[in-house]
Amino acid sequence: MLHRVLPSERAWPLYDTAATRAREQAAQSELPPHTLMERAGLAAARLALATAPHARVVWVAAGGGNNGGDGLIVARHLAAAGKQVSVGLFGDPARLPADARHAYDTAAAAGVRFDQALPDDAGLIVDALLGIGAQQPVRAEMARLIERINACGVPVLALDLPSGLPADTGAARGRAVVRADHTLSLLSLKPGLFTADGRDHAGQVWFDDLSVDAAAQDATAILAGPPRVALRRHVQHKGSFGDVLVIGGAAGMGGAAALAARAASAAGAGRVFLGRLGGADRGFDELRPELMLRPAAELVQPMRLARATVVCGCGGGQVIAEWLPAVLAHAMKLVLDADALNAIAAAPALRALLAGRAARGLPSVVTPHPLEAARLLGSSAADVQADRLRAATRLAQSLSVSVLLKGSGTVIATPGQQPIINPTGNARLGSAGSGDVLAGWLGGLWSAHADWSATEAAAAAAWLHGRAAELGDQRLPLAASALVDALADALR
Ligand SMILES: NC(=O)C1=CN([C@@H]2O[C@H](COP(=O)(O)OP(=O)(O)OC[C@H]3O[C@@H](n4cnc5c(N)ncnc54)[C@H](O)[C@@H]3O)[C@@H](O)[C@H]2O)[C@@H](O)CC1
Ligand SMILES: Nc1ncnc2c1ncn2[C@@H]1O[C@H](COP(=O)(O)OP(=O)(O)O)[C@@H](O)[C@H]1O
Ligand SMILES: [K+]
Repeated sequence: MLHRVLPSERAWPLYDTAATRAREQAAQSELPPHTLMERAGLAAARLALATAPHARVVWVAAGGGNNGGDGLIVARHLAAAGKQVSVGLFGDPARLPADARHAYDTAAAAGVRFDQALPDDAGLIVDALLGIGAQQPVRAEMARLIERINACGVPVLALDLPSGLPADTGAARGRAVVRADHTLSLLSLKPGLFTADGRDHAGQVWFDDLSVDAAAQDATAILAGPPRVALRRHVQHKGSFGDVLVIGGAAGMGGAAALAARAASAAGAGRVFLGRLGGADRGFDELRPELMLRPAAELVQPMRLARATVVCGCGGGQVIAEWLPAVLAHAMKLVLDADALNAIAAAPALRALLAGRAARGLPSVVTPHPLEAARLLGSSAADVQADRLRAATRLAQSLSVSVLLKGSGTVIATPGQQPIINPTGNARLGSAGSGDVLAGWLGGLWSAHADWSATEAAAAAAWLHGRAAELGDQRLPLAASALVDALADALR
């Protein structure tokens, strides 16, 4: 059955190349020969007709593997539906794998035309060059072909993956990768469609399971769905939704902590205290007078920390390092962002304190962007981006915390659990302060939902934060302060 995957309405299991191949083999062994590929080709032909109904001339770019086989079946169906179809076969017919060879024979027998030239009047290109078989950067000749497809301006429907996109990581890293308008993922959804460069290359993502049931426990990762945000019960009161303490905002960076505090309040924390490091605070926030401004020293007290969800580090500067030992030792639930992460990366003693929290039953979430994650991992931002799932998972294990690795396709990893990829959000969030809002928002949600684990809180926060950016005028950037208001809309 065909599903539209985005905008996100439910969770989906994701399978990397190895897990997909295992499922494919299991299914193949129970089905008559060529069945899966026939199902794949038919599903793709139907989607082509639905998404490009007016395209008269269709060019199928087919590679020399089974992805090309899918394309050959699409060509046969579209020709039968009255389209003017030609197939550019970029592979030796004599060396096609068995399923693709069968697809070639049936397409040829049905009179499908073969021509490597892209027709001038093509109204649709079906990209069937490479699927999960492309583990290396594509060879030069195919790279040129991909560049031509990307430059020609004709709508592209990619089969299984945009050709050249690494299925497991979505990291294009300068590779030639097809930029599709639509991608139909077959048999399984692959993580690479949803993180790193995946979103920009996949376009609208569709999924057909080819009528093969999935075992979610075998999944490589989970694509998050909307969180279950409970309605408040009548007997609940501000004490039920907990205290959030926001510690950050060194001199000149007070806004970062204020954004976090406002977001924590918007997320539903019972009370939010803002302890700025940049000076003694006793006033109030004119925009959110419900926030309580206190000198940080008043908040960073063992008894207070032990009863609160603490959001620490937004605009913290170097001075945050002085406050971290107490925060790490006592905070009941802890969200660490920005300069708190940089301080921990630079100080093994702080790192040990953080890593020791789990054994004391104190949950923590760290919310690094790729460079902050790299500092904690002792690697580079490019290395983190090359395999975001792996980087987040490694960091979670090494610190015994939940990691929320920011960026397109935010990854949430917790030791011993399947990693989660967040499908919401877009580059409207690429503006200063949206990370501070996320940290505060996460703290506020986690405080208000006493029964949520760190993973649940992080996944819910990322999903809603991204959804907020999907609401409203998509041409306009979203300023962090406007994001706080948009988050309340996303909750509805
Ligand atoms: N066998 C089946 O029944 C099914 C197969 N499916 C399709 O089969 C695909 C996997 O097929 P394959 O395993 O044959 O792999 P692919 O077709 O994805 O890739 C293999 C082909 O790409 C070429 N190639 C590999 N690396 C390259 C590189 N770096 N530069 C240039 N060319 C390169 C190989 O020479 C070979 O021709 C899936 O992605 C999916 O589209 C689906 O239809 C599901 C069912
Ligand atoms: N292109 C994008 N797609 C999805 N989310 C994005 C994109 N750009 C930024 N974001 C999100 O915006 C936030 C930015 O956080 P961060 O990098 O810490 O910024 P800052 O420090 O300015 O607050 C993160 O939640 C990140 O995932
Ligand atoms: K493809």
